[in-house]
Amino acid sequence: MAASDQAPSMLVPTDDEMLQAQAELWRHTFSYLTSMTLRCAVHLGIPTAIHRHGGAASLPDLVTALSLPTAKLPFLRRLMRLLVHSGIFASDDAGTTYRLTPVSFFLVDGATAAVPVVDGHLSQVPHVLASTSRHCLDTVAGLAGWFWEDFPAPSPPSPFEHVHGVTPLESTARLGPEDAALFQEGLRVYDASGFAVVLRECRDVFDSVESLTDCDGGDGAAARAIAEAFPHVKCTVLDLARVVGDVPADGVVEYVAGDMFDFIPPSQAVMLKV
Ligand SMILES: C[S@@+](CC[C@H](N)C(=O)[O-])C[C@H]1O[C@@H](n2cnc3c(N)ncnc32)[C@H](O)[C@@H]1O
Repeated sequence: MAASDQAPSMLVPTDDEMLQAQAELWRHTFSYLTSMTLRCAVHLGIPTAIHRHGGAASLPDLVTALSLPTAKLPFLRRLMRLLVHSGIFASDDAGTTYRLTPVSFFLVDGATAAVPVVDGHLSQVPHVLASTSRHCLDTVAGLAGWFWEDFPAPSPPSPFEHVHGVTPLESTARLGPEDAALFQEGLRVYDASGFAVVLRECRDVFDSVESLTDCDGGDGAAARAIAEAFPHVKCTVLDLARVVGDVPADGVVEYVAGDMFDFIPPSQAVMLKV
C-alpha cells in the first residue's frame, strides 16, 4: 500500500490530557458568559450602586439599591461571585461585601461631579453595552456565513456589514436611532480612554518628533491632546471623508479625508491608535 493511502495516525490523548481538554473545552464554550455577566452588571447598574453606597455594598444593600425582588438575592450572590472571579469587583474574604476594582471604576455611570473622572476618563458603559449588544453578537454568530460567502471583488464587507447591511456607525436607519446613538457614544468614550496616560508615559516619543499623522484619527481628540501637550509637533488627522470631511479647520491640527490604504499624509511619525 502506498504511504499516501494510509490514514493519518491520530495522537491519542492520555487520560490526564483528556480531563484537562474537557475542562478547557467547557471554559472556551462558556467564556461568553464572562462578557454577558459584565453586561448584566452594567445593565443592572451594580458599579454605580456600589459607588453611591460609599464604595462597598453587601448583597442586601445591592438588592435594595437595584430594586430587585428579595428572592433574587441568592442568584445575585452567584452573579457577584463570577464577577469577582473576573476581576470586575472585589469582595472581602467572607464574600459578603463587594467593592469596585479599577475595572468597575470605569463602569460607574454618568460623568457628573459625583462620579470619579480621572485623566478625562469617561464612563465606559456605552462601549460595554454597544460591544455586547445583540448586533455585535449576531455578527459573530454569523461569522461562518461570512467565510462561506464568495463576495465580489475588490473588498468584502465587514462581518457586521454582511449581517446588518450597514457599518456600526452608519446604523441609524437600519438598526434604529437608539442603537445608532449607543454605537456613536461607545466609540466616543472608547476613543477618549487612556490617552492622558500615554501622553505622560511616552513623553520621550513625542519630544523627539516634529510631525505626526494620526491614522484613523477619528474626531481628532487624540491629535489635539498631543498638539496641546507638545506644541512643537505638527499634527495631521487622517480619517474617512464621512468622519472628517466636514470638520472645520481649527488651526491646531490638520484634517485630511481619505483611505489609509490609498494614501497616508507624510510625516515623521504615524500613530495608529485603535
Ligand atoms: C476605533 S476608531 C479609532 C479612532 C481613533 N484612532 C482613536 O483611537 O481615538 C477607528 C477609526 O478608523 C477610521 N477608519 C476605518 N477605516 C479607515 C480607512 N481605511 N482609512 C482611514 N480611516 C479609517 C474610522 O472612520 C474610525 O474613525
